[in-house]
Amino acid sequence: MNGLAVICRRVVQIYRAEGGDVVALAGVDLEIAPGQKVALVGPSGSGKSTLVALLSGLMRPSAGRVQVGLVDIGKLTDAELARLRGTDIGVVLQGANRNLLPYATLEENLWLAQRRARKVRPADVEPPETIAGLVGLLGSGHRRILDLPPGARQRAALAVGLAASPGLLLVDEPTSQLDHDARDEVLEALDRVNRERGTTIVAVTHDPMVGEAFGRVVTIRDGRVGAEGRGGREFAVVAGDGTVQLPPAMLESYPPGTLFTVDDTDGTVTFEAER
Ligand SMILES: Nc1ncnc2c1ncn2[C@@H]1O[C@H](COP(=O)(O)OP(=O)(O)OP(=O)(O)O)[C@@H](O)[C@H]1O
Repeated sequence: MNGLAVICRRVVQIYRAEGGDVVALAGVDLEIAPGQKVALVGPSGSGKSTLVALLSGLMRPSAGRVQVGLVDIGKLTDAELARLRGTDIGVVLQGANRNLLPYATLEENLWLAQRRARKVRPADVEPPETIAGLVGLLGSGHRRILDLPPGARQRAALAVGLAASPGLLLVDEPTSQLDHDARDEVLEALDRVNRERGTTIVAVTHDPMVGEAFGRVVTIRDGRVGAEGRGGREFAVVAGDGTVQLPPAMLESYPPGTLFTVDDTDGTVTFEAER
């Protein structure tokens, strides 16, 4: 299917935990166009996995709106969310093995991953061999997963995520623990999928090479969109409530509570701190 757009508006996610509630997302505003590739980066605990879990329909937001294609994730029933995950949205968890049955062949893994799509929209289901070819594993369909080298196994995991020809592919750390060549092959596979199928791709990553290859890098900081990089340039981002985050390094000089006057002259915005 064609690439799906993603829209997040003031998304809040609160986990109920024994020691007290945890605000994992504190108002995320984000738009991703159909067919775009976006790398999600940010410090540990900033909320990246939570955002991806919401996009994948694993849970509904505590507040705000998460929309994938024309679907409002917050309004779906559990059964509808499950249907979406096996069809329109493909998910590749961190660590290739978590996505794969090791003793089964690649083709069997793909066939299993297509089960739901075969029921819901059989016309869109492609032969496992075609999917394997898309990630550079043409001719490896008969091989057992445990006989594949790590790089090929990671691409097999991508193939499983793509098995139902989703419009949105969510990938957690696609290049971690791979050597240079294997990483390049994974990035090439993602690029091919994106170019040939128009699949929208969102990858959580700590690998700067993924950000570079994707071109759009969204930094999640403290449960919000903290900054964005496009084509190598770094931008601050205005959130839905009008706030803009300062780069963390500036916080030492301008701690919370610092007063600024703000001036906008012909598109040049100047902040002057009150000393
Ligand atoms: N099931 C949960 N119950 C309670 N708190 C949680 C749960 N899952 C995540 N959190 C908390 O929510 C916040 C965001 O976590 P999240 O895993 O989304 O961050 P992350 O950016 O993906 O981190 P990492 O890069 O380490 O995977 C953290 O404070 C985390 O401890």
